[in-house]
Parts: sequence; C-alpha cells; structure tokens
Amino acid sequence: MTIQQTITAPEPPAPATDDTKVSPMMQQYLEIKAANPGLLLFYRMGDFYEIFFEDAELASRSLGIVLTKRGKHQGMDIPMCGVPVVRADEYLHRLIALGIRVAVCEQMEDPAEAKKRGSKSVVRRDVVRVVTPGTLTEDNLLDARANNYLMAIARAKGGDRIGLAWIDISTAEFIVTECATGELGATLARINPNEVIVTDALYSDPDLSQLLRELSAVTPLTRDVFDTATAERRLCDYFAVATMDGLSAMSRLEATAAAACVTYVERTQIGKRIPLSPPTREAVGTTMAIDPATRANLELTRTLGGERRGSLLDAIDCTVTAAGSRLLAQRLAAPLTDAAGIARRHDAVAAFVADSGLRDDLRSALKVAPDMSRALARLLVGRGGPRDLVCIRDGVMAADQVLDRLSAVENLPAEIAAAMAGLRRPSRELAATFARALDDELPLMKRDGGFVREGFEPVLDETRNLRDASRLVVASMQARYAEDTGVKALKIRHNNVLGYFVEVTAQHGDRLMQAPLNATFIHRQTLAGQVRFTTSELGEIEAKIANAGDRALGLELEIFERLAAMVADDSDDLYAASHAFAQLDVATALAKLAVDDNYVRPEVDESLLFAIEGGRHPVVEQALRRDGQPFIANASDLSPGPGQKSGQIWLITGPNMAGKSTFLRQNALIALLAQIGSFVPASRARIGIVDRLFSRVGAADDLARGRSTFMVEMVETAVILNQATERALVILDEIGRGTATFDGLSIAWAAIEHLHESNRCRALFATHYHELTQLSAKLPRLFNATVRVKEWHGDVVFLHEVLPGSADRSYGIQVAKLAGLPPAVITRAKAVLAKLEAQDRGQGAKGLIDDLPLFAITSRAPEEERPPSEADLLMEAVKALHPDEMSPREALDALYALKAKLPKA
Ligand SMILES: Nc1ncnc2c1ncn2[C@@H]1O[C@H](COP(=O)(O)OP(=O)(O)OP(=O)(O)O)[C@@H](O)[C@H]1O
Repeated sequence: MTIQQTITAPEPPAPATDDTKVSPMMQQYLEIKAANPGLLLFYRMGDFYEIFFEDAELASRSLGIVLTKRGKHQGMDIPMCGVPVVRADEYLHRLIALGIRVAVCEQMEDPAEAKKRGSKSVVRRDVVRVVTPGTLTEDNLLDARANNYLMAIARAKGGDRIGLAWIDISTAEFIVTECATGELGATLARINPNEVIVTDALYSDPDLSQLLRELSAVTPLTRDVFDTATAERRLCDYFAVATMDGLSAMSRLEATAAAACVTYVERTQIGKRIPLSPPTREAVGTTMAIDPATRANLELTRTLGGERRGSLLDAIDCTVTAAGSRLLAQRLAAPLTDAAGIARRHDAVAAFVADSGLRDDLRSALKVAPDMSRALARLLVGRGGPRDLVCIRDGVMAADQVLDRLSAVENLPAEIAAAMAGLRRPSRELAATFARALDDELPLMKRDGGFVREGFEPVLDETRNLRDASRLVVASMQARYAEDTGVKALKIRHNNVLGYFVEVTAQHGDRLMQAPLNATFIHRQTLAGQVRFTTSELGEIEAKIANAGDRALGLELEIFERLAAMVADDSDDLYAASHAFAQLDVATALAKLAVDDNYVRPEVDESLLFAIEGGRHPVVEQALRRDGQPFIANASDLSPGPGQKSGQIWLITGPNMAGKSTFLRQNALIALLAQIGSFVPASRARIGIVDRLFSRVGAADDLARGRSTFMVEMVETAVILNQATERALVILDEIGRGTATFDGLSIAWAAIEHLHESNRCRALFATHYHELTQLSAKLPRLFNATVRVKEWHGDVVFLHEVLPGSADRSYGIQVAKLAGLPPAVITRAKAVLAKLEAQDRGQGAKGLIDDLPLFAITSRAPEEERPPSEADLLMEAVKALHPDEMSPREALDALYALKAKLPKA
C-alpha cells in the first residue's frame, strides 16, 4: 500500500475578533502544524500527546481511539484525540505501519517556567523529531530480523538512468548504485526498502507511478532535497570532509540520491547527527538478478500468502541472533555471481560442518551476544539508555569468548579469519571501563538514574550518601514527631504535589491544628480520612534531599554522556565487530542446516553446467518430514550435451499432483542457495554461475493492477523471453494454461522454440500439453522428462520420480476423484473424456511438427515483405479519392475504376 499522506493544516486562524478568538495555545499549535506539512502532529500536553483537527480524525480511524472535542476554532468544534505518552511507541508503531509519518512535538520547558512569563503564557513547544518508516531506531518499532532501509531514488531530467541510495540508520549501512529505469522494479524488490523518497515530479511520473504506488511507503519531497548542484556539498557537510573524493567514487545521480538520504535524515532527526558509514558503491553485476515476480513466485522471504512461515528464508534460517538473521535475508536477496566469493563462503560453512564441537560452542556464545549494532545506533543519536551501554559491554566481552574459542583452531578459512579480525577491533579498555561503571540492575531510561555502580565515581557516591542519609533523617523525624504529638500512627509521606508531609488520621487532626502543636505543624490538606501538615524542618530536609538527588542524577547523566562518547569514538570498530558476529552466525547456522538436513557443498564455477543429483526441495522436504513423510529425491541435468555450446531445456510432463512444480522450484532454489554460499539439498550439485533467475510458476490474478490471470502470465513470460540470456536459469510452469487450449498450446510451443533458438538458456518447462513432447525430435537441446505415477484399480498412485520420457495422460479425473468431486460428476467426466479422446484420435499435434517450420525460420520472414493483396490495393485507391474536389462526372468515373479493380468472379 502506498500512502501519500495529504494531511493538510487547518486554515490559519483569522485575526482574533470576538467570535473567532484563537487561544494562545491553539495559535501555537497551528503555527507548528503549518511548519510541518504532510505530517501527523503529536502535540505534547502533560502526560498526553494530543492530536487535533483532521489529524485527530485520521488517528482516531487508524488507531481506533475515541474522537472527542476541545473548544472551538472559527466557531466550529475542534476534533481531538489523545495518546498517553507512556504508550506512545505502541501507537506510533501502528501509524508507521500504515505509512503515516508523525511529527513529535514536545514541551521544551517546565510549565512553571512559562507561568513566570505571565499567567496566559503558553509552554514553549517544538518538534523534536519526525518519525517515518525508514528512519526508526527504537527497538520496539523495528523488526529485529529485518533491515530497515530508507531509499532515495533520483533521475536526471529526461534520462533513462536512475540513481539509488539506501541507508539503514540502525546499522549505519549506506549504499549507492545506478540502474536503468527498466531495472528499477528488480532493484526495489531486492532491497525491499521500508520507505522510499522521491521528488514530487518523479512520484507523478506515469512511467514510475505504478511501481512506486506498490511500495509500502513513498514520501514525495520538494526538488531541493534532490538538487544535484548542492548534493556534493551536503554530503561533505554531513561527513565533515572537504571533498567526497576520499570517501567514495559516485556518479552524479548516485550522489544526488545519497545527498537526498542525508538531508531527509537530518530533517527527521532534527539537530541530531546520525552516524552513517560513508556511502559504498554496490558493484554492478556481482549479484544474481531476480525480478520481483520470480522472488514472489519462488517464495524466497514470504509465501504468496504474505507469511514468513513457509518461505525459503524461514526454512533455512537457523541463525541465533537478530543481526545474523538480517544478514542471511540480505544474502538471500542478492546471491553472488563470482565463483571465488561464493567459494569463500562455502569454505566457512564447510569448516563448521566438519567441526561440530566448534559449531555448537560458537552458537552458544553467539546466542547470548547482544544486538550491538542497534544499541550503537540508538546511543549515537542520543536516544540510547543504560541498557544499550551494557549491550556494548557484553558484546565486546562476547567477542573475546568467541575469539578464545576460535584461536584454538588451526587453518581457519579466510571468511572466518576476517570475522576474527573484526572481533578484535573494538577497544577492550572500553569494555573494562563499562564493566566497572555499570550496575547489575539497570533502569530502562537514563533519567531514572541508579545505573552507575557504587565505587566508580567517588563524588557520586558522596552525593548519594548525603541523599540517603537525609532520607534516614526523615525516618527519625517521624519517630520524634510521633513522640512529641503522642500520635503513634503519625506518618511522614511524599507525593509530587505536597512534597514531604506529615499525615495523621482525621481524629488526631484537630490536636495538631491547636496550640501548641500548631506552631510546628502547618495545615495543608484535609481529606476524608486524613489530615496533612508540613513543618519548616521538613521543608529544609526536603530541599536537601532534592538537591542531593538532583546532583546525583546530574552526575550520573554526565557519566552516561562520557561513556556514550567512548562508544561514538569507537563506533567503526564496534560496527565491524557486530558484522563479524553476524557473519559467524550465518556461517554456523548454514552449517547446522547442512548437517541437520543433509545438504552437500555445491561445485560452483564459470561453466554452463547444471547437474543436480538427488535434489530435494528445501521447504517441501521439511514440511513432509514434519508429517513423517519422505521426500523423493530427483536428478536434473541442464548442462550442455556433448558437442553443444548451450545448456539444455527439460520439458516435463506428468499427471496433476505428481510433483512437477516442486521439481521446477527445487532446481531454482538449489541454484540460489549455492550462490548465497549455502550448501544445497542434493547428493551432488555442479552449477555454472547463474546470472539471472526467472520463474513463471502458478497462476494468480492481479486484480489490484487490473490484470487477469492470463495477462499476468503473459507479462511475466514476455519478460523472460525478452531478457533471458545464455547464463540465465528459467523456470516455466504451465505456460498458456490460462486460455483456450489451442491458444495456450500454440503460445507454449512458440515459447519453447524461442527459448531454444534465441535465449539458449538453461530451462525447465512443465506442461500438460503432451503434444509439446514432439518438439524434442526437432530441437536438439530439448529433453523430455516425466514424473512417474502408477495406476492401481483405477486410482492413481504418485511416485514423485522424475525420469526420462513423456507422460501419455494427465490423470486429471483421478486427481479430481481424490479431491472429493461427487461420484456422479466423476462418472460423467470419464464418459465425456472417452468420447473426446475417440474424436481426437489421429488428429493430435503429431502432424504439426512436420507442417510447421521452426520458430527461427518463421521469425526470419517478417510480415512487411509480403506482396500487397488486392484488398490493400483497393484501400489505397479509395484513400487517394477526394470527393469534395470532384465533379459528379469524375466521381462516377472513379466508381467505375474502383469496380474494375475488384477480382473477377
Ligand atoms: N519429490 C517429492 N517427494 C515427495 N512428495 C512430493 C514430491 N514432489 C511433490 N510432492 C508432493 O506432491 C504435492 C504436489 O506437487 P506439485 O504441486 O509439485 O505437483 P504438480 O505436478 O505441479 O501438480 P499440478 O500439475 O496439479 O500443478 C506437493 O505438495 C508435495 O506434497
């Protein structure tokens, strides 16, 4: 869903006349609202964020909270609703999920301060932060297992190239790249940003609007954010450097997008500088291209129903840390295409497969290691708490543990050695200081105090003693007052309104209000059952306690800032260590998966091989295992045959439910797993790098985009036939089934010829059009395979074995019977089928193969070259006539001339 919020500020208030008087507070609200267009305003009033006008209506609808009224504006009621500050995160989370951006406006001074300026003065307020889906840092607003990307898309006027930059504030990642407009969809699908920013103009560009509107949140911004002329300067300012040359080489478009990202971050974080790594350029062509339809069809990170459960990622994710899970998802989104890089990852997995003790020890250590990167990000933007500091301390300590364990092993592969180098980077002194400074029990917020360990800072200890000693004084005072007044039940209590006060039950109240006790006890409040007093002595001690308490808190906050500054100084090294943890987590997790599910190391090289022995489907296998069912392993071989230069196409026929789709998908997933650096579910796999993966499987309507099932199928097929090259792997399942039989068969027929002659890629093609198997007689790289079933007393038994050959029938009626169609329908269907088959006998497609020349030949005879027909000539002659300029005689002659051109009967 795309939401471009058009929350408009209410009309600015008219000058105050008697009936349109605007209160000073409302005046302030309207000014702040007008300064923050397009944002829903959370306006802090005491313990609530209040929301007014149209914002209130939107919030009430979106959050299901009660809409009330508060006062009047220009004679009309002001709609209002409120969110308690303590629950604000929960509500923010829901608004963000709907793509609504929120400006949080806080009270910038104590109400008492405002009062000093006059009784009518309004508390100073300001927007301290804009909360948007792509700029979150709070743990409770983020999905721990997924990256949270903000992406900027820039395009030069009239150009075809697009500059992209994306950042994850919570991990400091900052990446830029460029692509052609046509590749934008695939790139967006790969990165899967949580928020995209574009110019207003791009947002309404007809070429891109469809694509952009399908994203979860798109924020159109004014042109200045994407201004190319100032891009470099804005980047230099952000990174506090004189020139970007030293940071990274970027194209102008990339720099424009990168600058848009930092400007947007600055605008949303208001006054806080978010630390980001300098932008790195994503190397073009180093990852397998997978278009959005293929990602969706293969259910890589979500099932077609939108769930994580049941997806490939869910099946292979054995990571034990959130950062590891995020890295695995990133790798799955962008499999590598260089054999050396892939081998490096396989080496690491292999080392952990071979040494189960090492694997288990590391996993146990990683399990308790905290998510340092997100704690780091919070600390760096000034939103961190004491628990984030502890997270850093524990992270560095965990790094030592992991290093200890790894140091005991010899000859570790390069990927693990690199991770170890990352773990060594953070300063150990920092961890030691933190260990001395931080208490065992920690409050969530730094402003609650009490997180610095006793003994760390002598001045703090002294101040705390003073505060605590004064508290003891209060206790002894209570005993003395009880004695002096003779009221045993006298208590000294504290609340925020009265501060410290003496409380007695109503029956003793009078005594304290009379001489001589009234000289000491000053009456403050009478409640139903109690009477409350203060004394000057109590006032003094209260001031002392408050002072000492305030000073202790002030000292603690100073210490907090000192520690946070140490983190900031060491942030690059801490990020490196955090990434190293994630790398180790992914490598050990993939090793565990390989061992538990019996995966092997694939042999990946630059060839065009694709030979899988004993291949299985990673997700279906796990599902069947849970039901106690075995998965039948199957081989495939799309490698070029002897004397051939290009890979093969397998045409798979077989009954419904036999396992064709499963077989197709498993081969695609094996290639993908191999290239992310994982072992694969097979007994042996030899794979020549796949640079592009295409799949067209299943059929689904896309009514939201106004496309029928058949249209979706054809659009996706068109992409494949237009783009697949020799290094691609193509999976096509039942092309043409969404239309009339002969249309479908013809399309499938022509598509196979095109794949074979033009694309020359490795491909798997499943179909129920058995006529297509004839094509193997003409196409040397087309190989027929079938999924075996057995017929048993009229029923069908699925064996799920893929073998050379072709199926003679689809057993559709037997499958329908299994599905529970009424017996009468089954009997009737059998009769109809028998009749149809008898009629069709001898007239099938067998003749076609001889009658029709191959695709390659037909394509060489373009339509324009045929001689004009008589109808064409006639049309030309009619077009040449100009009736308005003709005399009746000329018109009659022309009519005779036309008649003469008609073919003689
Ligand atoms: N190799 C296998 N081993 C065990 N069970 C399998 C295997 N392949 C498929 N199955 C089971 O058979 C079911 C049907 O498989 P699949 O959807 O791949 O069939 P299909 O031939 O594509 O059917 P249709 O032509 O009706 O679309 C799967 O859900 C799975 O449970």
